[in-house]
Amino acid sequence: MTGVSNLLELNQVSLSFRGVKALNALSFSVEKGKICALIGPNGTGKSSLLNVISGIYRADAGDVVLDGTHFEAIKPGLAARLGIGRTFQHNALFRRLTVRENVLAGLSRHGRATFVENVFRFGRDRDERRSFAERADRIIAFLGLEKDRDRVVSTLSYGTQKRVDLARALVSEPKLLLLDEPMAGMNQDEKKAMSRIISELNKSFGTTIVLIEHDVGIVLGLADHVVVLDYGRKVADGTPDEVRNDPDVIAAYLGTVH
Ligand SMILES: Nc1ncnc2c1ncn2[C@@H]1O[C@H](COP(=O)(O)OP(=O)(O)OP(=O)(O)O)[C@@H](O)[C@H]1O
Repeated sequence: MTGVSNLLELNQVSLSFRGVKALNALSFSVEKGKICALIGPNGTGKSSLLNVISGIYRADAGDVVLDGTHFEAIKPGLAARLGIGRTFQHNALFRRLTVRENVLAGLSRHGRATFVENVFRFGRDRDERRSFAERADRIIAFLGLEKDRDRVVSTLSYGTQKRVDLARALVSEPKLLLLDEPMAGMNQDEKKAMSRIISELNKSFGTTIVLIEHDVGIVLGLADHVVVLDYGRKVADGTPDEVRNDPDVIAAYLGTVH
């Protein structure tokens, strides 16, 4: 039976690409309001898993339970309406649009007006446009992007673009936020700043977060719960302390990281 405290459950989820098992009967759950980190070597199925949860891939077997409702397959539009937001490993921003226009684009699946009407501020629903614009500005302020609000995204630093991508995902007020390597390519200071932002948004909005990150030191300091994958299978699943001290994880993955 589904525990009410779990926002997300994966039951025996499998996914293959031409015979390669990207996910192999994977099961774990994520409690409401918690930060869960997925770690594991390259090519172990972490991004594929986020793609299954957000409806980009359809699992070959198993199911996803979101807030007590079972899904064999979720389509991306439905995922957005169900309150699943996500960022991508290589951000999915409109490089020629401004920060604000990109953040507004994050609301395109959530209103009556079309994406173009929202971004370019014309069309049928003036009240909706006003409330979306206010939401976008609140998130822009929360992420410290006010001074860049009207700048074109391609002119911004990589770290700032990552924050814009996060703002675009956050503006729809998702209950589950999937972050695919939000700190990739950042230096240690930028990673610490992004880690603080993620922790703060989790506390301020109560958003449940599943994130992929390779920097184990950052992950163990940020997450409430860590799932370790290897070749599409779960190797370990527990609190940072449990995972840090798991002999299988130390042998297979963590090595001498402290
Ligand atoms: N669209 C696809 N077509 C074919 N094979 C794929 C596809 N997506 C993923 N794979 C394969 O599935 C396996 C898991 O890949 P995935 O990208 O999910 O791993 P990952 O843990 O996210 O890796 P990384 O840390 O490098 O991003 C790999 O063998 C990969 O080559």
